[in-house]
Amino acid sequence: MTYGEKVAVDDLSLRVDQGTITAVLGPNGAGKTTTLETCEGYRRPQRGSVRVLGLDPVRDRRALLPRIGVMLQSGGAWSGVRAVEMLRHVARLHAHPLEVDLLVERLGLADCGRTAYRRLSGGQQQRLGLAMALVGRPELVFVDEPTAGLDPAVRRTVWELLDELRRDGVTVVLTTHYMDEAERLADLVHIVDHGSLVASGTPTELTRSSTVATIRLVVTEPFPPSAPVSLAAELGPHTEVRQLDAVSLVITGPADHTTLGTVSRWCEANGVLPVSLTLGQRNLEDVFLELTAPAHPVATGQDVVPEATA
Ligand SMILES: Nc1ncnc2c1ncn2[C@@H]1O[C@H](COP(=O)(O)OP(=O)(O)OP(=O)(O)O)[C@@H](O)[C@H]1O
Repeated sequence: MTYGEKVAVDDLSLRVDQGTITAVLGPNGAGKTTTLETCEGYRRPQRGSVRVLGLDPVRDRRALLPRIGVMLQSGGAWSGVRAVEMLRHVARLHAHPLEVDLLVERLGLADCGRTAYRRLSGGQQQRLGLAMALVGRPELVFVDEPTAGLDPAVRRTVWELLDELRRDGVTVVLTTHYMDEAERLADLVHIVDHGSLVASGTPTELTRSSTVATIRLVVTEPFPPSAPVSLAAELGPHTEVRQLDAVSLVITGPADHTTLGTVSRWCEANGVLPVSLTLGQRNLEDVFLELTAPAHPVATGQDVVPEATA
């Protein structure tokens, strides 16, 4: 898919199994929304083909619409319409809708049910968007960043709802920037970058590694600029050091006492006081950052530490 000269999605091939939750992950601009919109029939692919429930999303749109639910990243309702009116309207378009009042209760929309869409808070608009996607009892739902901007309690409610849908045999395709959400919910994860697929697998497959661990070091004062390179030099060639922010580093390397001991000694030698030093297996966020263009420099033990100048 291209927008003028811009290639948004290129040679992306992925499959979604019925009754599962599939997460499509990727950095901003990676092509996730374009991919979903192509599956939803809003965009016609310039090359390749898309089949959704065996149908062509553009040509067979009429047949497909009653069977799928779509939650857009934003919008989807008229600005002046009251929240519950909008939901009732969508429900009437379907043959066997869910009970609107139950859905309103479940998603905490009762208090703002009479509020015009444009006056709803961002989180309330999100919840209404999700309710509109689900009210028709779809076989397949596409949810674009379903919990972006939601408070932690509502996020959990949404997770429970998506879990229940899967238990009922509904297929869910979601995009998210929350790696914990993907790890918690998804049967299968596809990581997309620059419009192409860079990895696919279950969260366990993607994070599995018995010998490689992640050590997170958080300190009291900002690190000096040379910290990643200097620490990587101490740790040796099989280790990577990535600075996450001014006071945190992530070290990927052998899960053993030597690595931990070296980090601890480096802190002492460099006058750095740790707030926390934790060892854990790699999580999906670590894998995501490794696979997609790193926002922060990565140092390895092979990098040379610049000599200090007086
Ligand atoms: N209507 C459009 N016109 C021109 N370029 C577009 C349009 N929509 C998307 N793009 C471009 O296509 C690329 C992919 O965008 P897309 O919205 O699919 O990414 P995304 O992975 O969903 O990003 P985000 O996580 O920020 O929502 C981006 O470079 C974006 O700037």
